Amino acid sequence: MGYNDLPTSILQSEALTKYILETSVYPREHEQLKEIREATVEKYGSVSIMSLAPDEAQFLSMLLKVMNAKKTLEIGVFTGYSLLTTALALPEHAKITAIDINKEAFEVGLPFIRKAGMEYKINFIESDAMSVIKEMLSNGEEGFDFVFVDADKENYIKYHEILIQLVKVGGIIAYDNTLWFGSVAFAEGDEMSEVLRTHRESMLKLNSHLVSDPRIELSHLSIGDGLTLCRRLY
Ligand SMILES: C[S@@+](CC[C@H](N)C(=O)[O-])C[C@H]1O[C@@H](n2cnc3c(N)ncnc32)[C@H](O)[C@@H]1O
Repeated sequence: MGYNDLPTSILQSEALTKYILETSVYPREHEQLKEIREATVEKYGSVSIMSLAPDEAQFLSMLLKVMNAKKTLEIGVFTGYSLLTTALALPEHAKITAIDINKEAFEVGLPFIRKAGMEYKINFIESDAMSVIKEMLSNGEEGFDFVFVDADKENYIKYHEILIQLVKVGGIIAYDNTLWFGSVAFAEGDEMSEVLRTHRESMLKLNSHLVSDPRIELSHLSIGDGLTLCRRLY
């Protein structure tokens, strides 16, 4: 069992996912987001489920605007669906630092980011995210309004300890895939593929860690593949 066998949504009904996307999301989707989505499917096939879910993107776009976010950080870019979503939502002089260990997938989406006129807001760093954020911390960087984490699931707890210092008080760290295809609610003995079981473990640990962290206010949303918003309190 690989990515081909994973469900496309945590919703019980594929028809309901389709309904939400076709009724409320795709008719409003920015042309270049649609183009990134299509180019991703063409290039990566079933692995394209790695991209941010379009309904979740619609939600994040509104959240970023309501927050009036101007300085954001993204860990895990892939072909840039979440990155372009963020860039389109932020005001003119905003800046996004985007980190991915692999530039190849980013280059698939880059022509569409350029076409949308959003490249100027983005500082893409090809690197392992941990070393970059550790360096940011030691350089005294801080004050991020919003951080989106969608990369190596097994390191989210370690990221959290650094990101909580990089995000401003009142700012939000958002962790993606925190319901991991619904597997967080499976029983330990249930039959599961390796990819499901490994990241399920990481997500169970992360969810327990976050709920007991007094430095944040928490909201665990059943959108996309599960999204946890952590607002820094102090
Ligand atoms: C699920 S995809 C991100 C999807 C993306 N947010 C989107 O909307 O298309 C995960 C990405 O994390 C990147 N990644 C994995 N481990 C990483 C690490 N240690 N540092 C930086 N990026 C990493 C992968 O290269 C991959 O592009």
